[in-house]
Amino acid sequence: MNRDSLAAGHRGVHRPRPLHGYEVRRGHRRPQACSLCSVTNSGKTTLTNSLRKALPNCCVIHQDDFFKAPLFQPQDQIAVGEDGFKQWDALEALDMEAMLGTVQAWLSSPQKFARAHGVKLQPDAPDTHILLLEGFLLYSYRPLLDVYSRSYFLTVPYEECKWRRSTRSYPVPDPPGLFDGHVWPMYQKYKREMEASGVEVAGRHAAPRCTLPAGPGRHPELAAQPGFQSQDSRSWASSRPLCGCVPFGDISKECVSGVARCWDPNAFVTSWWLTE
Ligand SMILES: Nc1ncnc2c1ncn2[C@@H]1O[C@H](COP(=O)(O)OP(=O)(O)O)[C@@H](O)[C@H]1O
Ligand SMILES: NC(=O)c1ccc[n+]([C@@H]2O[C@H](COP(=O)(O)O)[C@@H](O)[C@H]2O)c1
Repeated sequence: MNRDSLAAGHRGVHRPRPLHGYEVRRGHRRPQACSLCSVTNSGKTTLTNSLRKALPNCCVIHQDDFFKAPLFQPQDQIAVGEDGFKQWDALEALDMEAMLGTVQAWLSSPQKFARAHGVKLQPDAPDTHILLLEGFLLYSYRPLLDVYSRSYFLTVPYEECKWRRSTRSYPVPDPPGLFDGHVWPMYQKYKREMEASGVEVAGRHAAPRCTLPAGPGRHPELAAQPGFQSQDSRSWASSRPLCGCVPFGDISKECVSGVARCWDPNAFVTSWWLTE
């Protein structure tokens, strides 16, 4: 997504067209695999579900489905690391070969894949096929990098992420201290590697200058926790692009509310097509 075109749309210069903006791109027939990658609990699944409904002939692959830990089975294959935690947030926790195989199945026949996964093909867009890949480690597995037509990296501030994570249930519950001891450090490690390897992500634009509420924002309860540190929100507020990340929603709105609540799936979809 082109951050400028989103912002311009809000100012009315290039007003984002509603979904019929898709018509603009009608001649475009190449299957598109689009990757949405971001830290845990940043809203990937929520956004993907909106996009899936809005886009024609759209299939979705969730990276979470490839954890080496079959659902409802007591045994998993996740090792304990030096940080003392099971390494759920390491690439090795995921069967990436199986994920690649699934992506290749879509690439070899998007129609067949769609039918097999119950995606109803739209008669008015018979040759348009879109795959959304969503996950927290999509840019750390090289064989997939060539597959993406467009890549997005979304960010969310540390305290918001930690708060959302604390309200989330996974098939394996988080042990105490997992977020600060494993989840967030691993996110930072992979993000640094992504930045160093020069993965191309869309939206290399600085957000408008703004300030987030000081300290823990709307989550003062977090500040009371031992070891709490406000981390990402400072770089967020300094309007420095984090490795060309797409800021999470309309940053000015976020500054007012102090929380990322403003993804506009229509603007996202439209700008995708318009900037293609
Ligand atoms: N734009 C948003 N603003 C505020 N909360 C959101 C937003 N998108 C998602 N959430 C909330 O964040 C939590 C995680 O969302 P989810 O889509 O499951 O994230 P992810 O797939 O990145 O882990 C959920 O409680 C969801 O309701
Ligand atoms: N789905 C599972 O079986 C499972 C189990 C334990 C942890 N997790 C967590 O899932 C997270 C990634 O998924 P989300 O980006 O959807 O939050 C990782 O941070 C990992 O710690 C998932």
